[in-house]
Amino acid sequence: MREQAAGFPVFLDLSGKRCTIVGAGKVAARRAQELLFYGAELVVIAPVCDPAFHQWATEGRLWLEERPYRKGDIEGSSLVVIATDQAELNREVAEDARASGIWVNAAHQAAEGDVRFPAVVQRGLLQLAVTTNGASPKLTQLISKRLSEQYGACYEPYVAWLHAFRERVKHQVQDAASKKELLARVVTEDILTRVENGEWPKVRQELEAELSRTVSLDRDTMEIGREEKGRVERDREGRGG
Ligand SMILES: C[C@@]1(CC(=O)O)c2cc3[nH]c(cc4nc(cc5[nH]c(cc(n2)[C@H]1CCC(=O)O)[C@@](C)(CC(=O)O)[C@@H]5CCC(=O)O)C(CC(=O)O)=C4CCC(=O)O)c(CCC(=O)O)c3CC(=O)O
Ligand SMILES: NC(=O)C1=CN([C@@H]2O[C@H](COP(=O)(O)OP(=O)(O)OC[C@H]3O[C@@H](n4cnc5c(N)ncnc54)[C@H](O)[C@@H]3O)[C@@H](O)[C@H]2O)C=CC1
Repeated sequence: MREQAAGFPVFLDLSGKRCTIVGAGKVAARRAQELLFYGAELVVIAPVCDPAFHQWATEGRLWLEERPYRKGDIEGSSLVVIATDQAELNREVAEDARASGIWVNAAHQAAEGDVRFPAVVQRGLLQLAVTTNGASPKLTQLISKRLSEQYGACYEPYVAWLHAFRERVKHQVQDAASKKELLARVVTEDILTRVENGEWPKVRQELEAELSRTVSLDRDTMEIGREEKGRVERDREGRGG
């Protein structure tokens, strides 16, 4: 048998996608929080539910079915998360999902699923995701903690600004070489060090003064857009920073 393969990393847009979690214990609650954060349309099926699920269901954030799993429950889902404590059932759900061509995450055994959940450091548009593909979730946790210290909340406004700046450059600058030069000017080792030292507001002023001769950088359109702002606020709520 071949060893557990490392996965192909992707970042999925889950908004409006139906995801189903079978099981509603502690692990399921962690999975649910993640999936809700990323905008999934969530269905949860389990006879016994962690109190958090009742609250989310009351708030209309997910659909809760308080009963055992039945065949057919997962039809129409893009992703199925298996998080029950019943080994036989876990296998059955995985088989059902496979037969229907649905992606599976198996909380009980990495190799039984085809999607692994990483640990994520979320800094607005910057995401750092870590996994060991089941080798050691504890190592994943430790590395993720280190990354969250190195790449702090100071990155959020910087990356949001980079996004707005890049959009402006793409629209206003035609010459490919100038475009590349401008985009490289705002991402340097020196800038990163200063951002990490909390100097982003000052760096931003300096960059805008320097670059406004080439690109029109009016303040309104350089502010982060409403959608991104919403996401950043959710980040703060969901992840404490
Ligand atoms: C395969 C995977 C599921 C998947 O595919 O999604 C999986 C599987 C299992 N985890 C187990 C145990 C633990 N998991 C954690 C923590 C996390 N586990 C997470 C992901 C994953 N865990 C996926 C692979 C990720 C990878 O390898 O990188 C994280 C990253 C994300 C999250 O869960 O939200 C989150 C850290 C996030 C953070 O804190 O930031 C801790 C630490 C702790 O709780 O202190 C322990 C106890 C210590 C230990 O066992 O190492 C067990 C044994 C269960 C049993 O004994 O019954 C299994 C089953 C198996 O062995 O496969
Ligand atoms: N990925 C990870 O980080 C970790 C994974 N695990 C694994 O995750 C699994 C779940 O662990 P916990 O959440 O702690 O368990 P738990 O005991 O808190 O919850 C089990 C859930 O399964 C549900 N369930 C039982 N029979 C069912 C049925 N017929 N249909 C639908 N749901 C049913 C229960 O109602 C309950 O909601 C275990 O297999 C465990 O080995 C455990 C720790 C960490």
